[in-house]
Amino acid sequence: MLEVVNVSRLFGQKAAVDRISFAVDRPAFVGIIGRSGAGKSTFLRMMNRLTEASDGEIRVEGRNILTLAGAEKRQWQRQCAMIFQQFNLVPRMDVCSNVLHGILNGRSLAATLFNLWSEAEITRALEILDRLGIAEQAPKRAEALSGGQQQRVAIARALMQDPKVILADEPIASLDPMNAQVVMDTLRRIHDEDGRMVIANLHTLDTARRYCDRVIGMRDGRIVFDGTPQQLTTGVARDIYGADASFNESATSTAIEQPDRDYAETMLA
Ligand SMILES: Nc1ncnc2c1ncn2[C@@H]1O[C@H](COP(=O)(O)OP(=O)(O)OP(=O)(O)O)[C@@H](O)[C@H]1O
Repeated sequence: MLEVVNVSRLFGQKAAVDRISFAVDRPAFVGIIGRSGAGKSTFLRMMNRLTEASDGEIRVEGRNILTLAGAEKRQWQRQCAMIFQQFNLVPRMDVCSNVLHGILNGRSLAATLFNLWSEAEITRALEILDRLGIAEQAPKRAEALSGGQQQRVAIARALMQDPKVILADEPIASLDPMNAQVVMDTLRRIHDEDGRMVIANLHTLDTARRYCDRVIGMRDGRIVFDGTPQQLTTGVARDIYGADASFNESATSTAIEQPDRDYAETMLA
């Protein structure tokens, strides 16, 4: 379904992504992990053509999506929706309109300028919000919602595009552990129920192990691990993160930490 062949992206002399190759033969839930600057975001942005690749091919069902132009490129961008760490909603706009913005890319200029949505489109947006458990938030301004709710609105906006692939760039990095779990559960459910491929950049190992079918580890623009969550041992993780023997997994965990009682007592005294 997806073949990435020798894909690179240079910024000046520096290769942010350096000749990476991998193939996925079914719409799997793929996690990409690695320390900051490893090239994870650059890869996702090349997938949906927000950033141009310097070299290589990304074939989706046999077609190299890196060479698409004009209407074909826009059509591909509709098929691979993106979700960002900071949600990228329009804060002062209501939730339902934010979701409808998922289909802006495929509409006429007049329809866009005058915010003309058909009844069928509005019904679909509300159905998607209902599916994600946030239908009652539809008339509220996006900025009035919690981070976890805002990220679910962003997922609803992505679903409005009816994408084949969802690209999630650090989708839970701004969320507390409970909201992070709700958002990851939502992405996994969409994958399981709809058969949409998900590729998520993740910064926590436990999340990658728990939700992904396949994990790709990047370091300095290269792929240094490609395997199952079970194969992602502490030793492998240490290698991906370029850490020494003192590497502590909890530093890359979303688990809710027990407060330090002595510290708490000192603060309360
Ligand atoms: N537009 C740009 N211009 C110059 N350098 C860039 C640009 N975008 C990314 N880079 C560089 O490319 C490298 C990879 O960045 P990228 O954001 O893809 O890493 P990442 O693994 O997603 O890290 P993070 O988790 O911090 O976003 C970094 O060294 C970064 O500074």
